[in-house]
Amino acid sequence: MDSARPDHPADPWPAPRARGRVDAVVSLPGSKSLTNRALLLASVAEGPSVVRRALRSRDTLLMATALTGLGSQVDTTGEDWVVTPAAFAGDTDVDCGLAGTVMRFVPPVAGLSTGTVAFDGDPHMRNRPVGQVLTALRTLGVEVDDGGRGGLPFAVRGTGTVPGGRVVLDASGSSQFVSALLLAGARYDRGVDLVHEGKPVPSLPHVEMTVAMLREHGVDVDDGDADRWRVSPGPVAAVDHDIEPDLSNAAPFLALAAVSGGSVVVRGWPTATNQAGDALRDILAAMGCTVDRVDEGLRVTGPEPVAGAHSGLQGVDLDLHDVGELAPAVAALCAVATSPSHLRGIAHIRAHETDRITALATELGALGAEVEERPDGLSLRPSALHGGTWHTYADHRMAHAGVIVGAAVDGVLVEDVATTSKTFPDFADFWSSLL
Ligand SMILES: O=C(O)C1=C[C@@H](OP(=O)(O)O)[C@@H](O)[C@H](O)C1
Ligand SMILES: C=C(OP(=O)(O)O)C(=O)O
Repeated sequence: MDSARPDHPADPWPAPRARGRVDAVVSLPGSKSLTNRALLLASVAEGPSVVRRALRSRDTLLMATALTGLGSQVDTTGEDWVVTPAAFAGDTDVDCGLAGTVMRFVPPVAGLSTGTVAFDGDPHMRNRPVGQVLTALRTLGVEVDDGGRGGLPFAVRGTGTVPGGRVVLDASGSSQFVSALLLAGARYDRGVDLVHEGKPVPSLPHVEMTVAMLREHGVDVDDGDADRWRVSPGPVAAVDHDIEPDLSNAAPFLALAAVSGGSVVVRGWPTATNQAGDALRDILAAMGCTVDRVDEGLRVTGPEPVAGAHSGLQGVDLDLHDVGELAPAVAALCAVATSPSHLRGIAHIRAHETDRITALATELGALGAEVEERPDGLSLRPSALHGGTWHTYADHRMAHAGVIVGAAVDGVLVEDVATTSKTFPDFADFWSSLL
């Protein structure tokens, strides 16, 4: 295949090596998490709205298609997507692909439809947890038929209204269980009074993002008590959203500066945000990078590479419980660092697109990394890495980790780099243009 064609990169794809410092200024596509929340809220709102600079990627097109199937009009032809809500009615199928946001966020609004909504997805999606959401929906008065599986495939049999009320669930597996019920809650007759019981909820910035966006839509949310969220019943105002660049997808680009000793600016980095990727500022600073704001956005300058090592980065000891989606990129950086690292608090990422802890330990180990897999994380020691094939397990962030290692190590071949299309259009082509 022709590696120059963005939609058909060679497979496996020779990851470009950074030879010398990489200096670049990049504009990145919009946030998946913000785009999919904006689309969903627009679909249950009182009137039409615009999602400006929406991310156009597999996950967001799956969300748009799901909402269209329920009855909304979602015009995705331009850069700004126009959503015109309508009462949800009629039977429809929803393809969740490998998008957690589609599998968790759409069933609660499907309960508002007057039809049967059948959900399925990619083969691996059947292993990703959603049972807590389905059980909670039953408690709130929604009929769900999952054949006792507790996961995909399942069907929501909507009656047009949902009683709502109090529900207790264990969201230690994914913050998306909480976000899912909050996003729909205002449209339930009694709203939602949600209590989490169990080990701590991961990825809390994503719940804060949900609460902030609901409030922007005029929804009353009480999050004053730990592990409890109350959404009052009421209308969801139509609001236009400007989608911020995806800061988690900034990780590989900032990593280029970090490993090469160069300087990368990400344009339009917000000064205040709920995106998990904002934590990269502190993480990269802890690894020895200089992080500052410049007129165009956020600039990261990597430390001078150390002779005989893969970079000049320092190892880190980090709890990534709140920002688990950054773990693959951070682990890749730790693998090329000059001192040991410990990444902790991320047991839940075993239920992401793949078991990311095992996948990272396997792939880094295969390239010569001294890596230890632990139940909730990874430990890495500096080692001489070599080339080889990096498997991605249909996981966009495993592909990002592979290209980061490939920027610092000769001969890394990334298998199925096209899996990055989940959240980033034409990633391989864009990446190559910087190296
Ligand atoms: O709500 C969201 O948009 C997300 C929440 C997080 O999920 P988990 O809580 O399952 O980690 C995050 O990792 C995922 O990429 C996106
Ligand atoms: C966990 C992730 O995705 P999802 O929204 O499918 O859960 C991710 O993007 O890292």
